[in-house]
Amino acid sequence: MSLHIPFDNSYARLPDRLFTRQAPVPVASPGWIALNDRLARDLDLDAQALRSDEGLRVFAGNAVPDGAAPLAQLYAGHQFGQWNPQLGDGRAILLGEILGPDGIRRDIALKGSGRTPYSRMGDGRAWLGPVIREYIMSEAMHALGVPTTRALAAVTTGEEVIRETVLPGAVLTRVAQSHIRVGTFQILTARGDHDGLRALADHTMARHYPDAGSVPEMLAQMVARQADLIARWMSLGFIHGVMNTDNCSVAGETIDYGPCAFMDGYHPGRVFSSIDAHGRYAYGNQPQVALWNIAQFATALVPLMPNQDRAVEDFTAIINRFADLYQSAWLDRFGAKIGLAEPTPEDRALIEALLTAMSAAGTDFTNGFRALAEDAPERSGADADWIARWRARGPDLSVAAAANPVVVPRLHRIEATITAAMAGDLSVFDDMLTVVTAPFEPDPALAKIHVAPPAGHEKVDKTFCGT
Ligand SMILES: Nc1ncnc2c1ncn2[C@@H]1O[C@H](COP(=O)(O)OP(=O)(O)OP(=O)(O)O)[C@@H](O)[C@H]1O
Repeated sequence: MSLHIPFDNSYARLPDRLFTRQAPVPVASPGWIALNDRLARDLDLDAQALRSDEGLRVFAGNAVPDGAAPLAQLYAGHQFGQWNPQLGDGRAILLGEILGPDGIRRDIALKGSGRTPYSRMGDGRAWLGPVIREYIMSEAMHALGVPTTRALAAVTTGEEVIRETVLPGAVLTRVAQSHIRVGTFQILTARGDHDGLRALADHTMARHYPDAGSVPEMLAQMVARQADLIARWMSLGFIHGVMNTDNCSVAGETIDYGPCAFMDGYHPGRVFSSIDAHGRYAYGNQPQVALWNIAQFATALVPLMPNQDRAVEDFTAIINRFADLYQSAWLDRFGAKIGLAEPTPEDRALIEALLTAMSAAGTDFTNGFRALAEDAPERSGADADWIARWRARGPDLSVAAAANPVVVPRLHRIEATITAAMAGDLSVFDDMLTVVTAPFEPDPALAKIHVAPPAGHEKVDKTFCGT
């Protein structure tokens, strides 16, 4: 093969009960949706070679590149709080890992690439809609400065996928610092596989927490990463929607863009996911859920410690730091959003008063905060008293401009993009991607339709795991 990807597959060297070797299942007739040239270049991959017919076959799962060690990873997880003792990649294949020029090791994985031993009743496939959604959402999140998995490529399969209706199939190529989830640890602990657990912990520390040196320190650093990550989500009005422990990356990246959404009108109780009946993963619950997931991670790590009673005590103290770390990250993020580079604890009340006003007025989250950067605070839903207090605090509008994007990928625009793609028109996708990957300074002509909140008939109130 002329297409060269310099794989170095460390996960495939772990005990083989952590995965099943499995090649992607070929598809009928691959076609391009997108190749992420910029990401390819950042990873030191030859974008031109990837854009070839050979690249298309690789991204469709019809060819396995030299050096790949394709496998499906095993994991378990708590889904909506309920323990599921075995999940695993039911429609994903890790092709292998590469070391980037930045020294960071990354997975290259296909999603929607056919059945695996962990597919249960599923067909192992994805349809075009969720592939487009994950591509746009994850690339936008990256551009917004949020740690996230990335999209390297998306292709159609030329095959039909049966959901509630017949839909076109697609495969996403996802790049992640790893696909190690809290659930990857949980399954080994639940099975009493302490050797496997030790091997996974050593691998994870070497890969994601190289300066940790010990399991408690890894946990402490994981707590800090999650606190920062969730504060970033909150500051953008992002609702993940399915924060199960199998969707919680130990590396601290946002992973699984199934039912996620950026809020239009602000409300702390906002839920989009059609299956989140009780609002477990509502916007305002995300910090508590992250903490809950971290507690499951800590529980899974306990068998690694020589004195388990002591470990529970130590781990509890470590986990309890989350609240302060999160509050401080939240204050930094939201302080910046109102133009304060160095917010003080007293500024919290000012921010909260604004959020209360925004919630009462149903202000669009993105546009309401952006209005501050544009010195039009009245458009945020704030009253004259708040505006006077804010001005008296001396906000720096350039700080607010750097913290408040002009555009985020709004659900109704993603829906429009999917509808156009289904009709064979990818220009809407290309334009949307251009806009949301320059979220602070988008092309004004292209951005126009992305800035406007949905008109009544365009409103999308629910998301579906979609698969
Ligand atoms: N169509 C499908 N066929 C087989 N397995 C599936 C299918 N859809 C989902 N699954 C499996 O169901 C579980 C839960 O799905 P979930 O939507 O959280 O994951 P996902 O979106 O497929 O993958 P990821 O979390 O890697 O983004 C996972 O184990 C997933 O592999």
